[in-house]
Amino acid sequence: MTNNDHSYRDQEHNDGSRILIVTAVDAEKDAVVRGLAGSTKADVIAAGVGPAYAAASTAAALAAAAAPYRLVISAGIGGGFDGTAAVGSLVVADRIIAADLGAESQDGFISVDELGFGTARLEADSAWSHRFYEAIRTAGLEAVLAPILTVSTATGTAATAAAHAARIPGAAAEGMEGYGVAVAAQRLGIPFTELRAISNAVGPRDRAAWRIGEALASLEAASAAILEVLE
Ligand SMILES: O=C(O)c1cccc(C(=O)CC[C@H]2O[C@@H](n3cnc4c(=O)[nH]cnc43)[C@H](O)[C@@H]2O)c1
Repeated sequence: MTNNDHSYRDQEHNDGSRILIVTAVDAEKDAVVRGLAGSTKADVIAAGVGPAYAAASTAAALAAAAAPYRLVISAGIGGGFDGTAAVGSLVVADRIIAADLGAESQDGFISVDELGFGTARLEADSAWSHRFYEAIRTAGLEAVLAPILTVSTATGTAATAAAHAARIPGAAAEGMEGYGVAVAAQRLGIPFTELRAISNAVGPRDRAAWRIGEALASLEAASAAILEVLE
């Protein structure tokens, strides 16, 4: 885990007007921090990869805060679904869905909702998500407002990509942290959303084709764009 000094150092000055942005790795955190250009409106932490680190680190940061955050954003690079979110574009969540949380059966996947164990589908804060989407578009960046999936195993086959797309129509992106961040925020009654900059297509694994630099540049530009909404 790579929590950022900036975040914890500044929490004592949190007067309740700040937001918490949670990335997975330092490269994503650095891109967000560059975009925010020294703004005091956000604390940024790198929580680690996957929903468990994301949830635990978010909960710890929220619990350690001197005053409640007004919003939590899960942010980072992600996979984009074919025809919905191209490499270099951005996806703002309207819903965050734990796509592989459930049970396999001979008849297919059974979600936790169907199993009766709560829900894998969380609504992102509509007002914040719309504001961020508009600000990103106004900045001239390509973006969609759509469901973002959280997976514990990054999709690596056409079959899994097709199964996810069929089960969650309109899904535009997948990452590995959004649902964990969202559950932690929801538990404390804090609004949440997710922002993904697309580095690769969801589908057959081809790590060499990931455009991480391009996605991090988009993440930086989107962070600069949303600054206007925060100030
Ligand atoms: O190698 C690097 O320089 C580097 C820089 C920034 C991020 C990374 C990662 O590998 C981060 C892993 C992170 O990325 C998300 N992600 C990206 N594409 C997908 C995908 O197709 N399916 C699921 N997750 C994806 C994920 O949230 C991971 O935390 C490397």
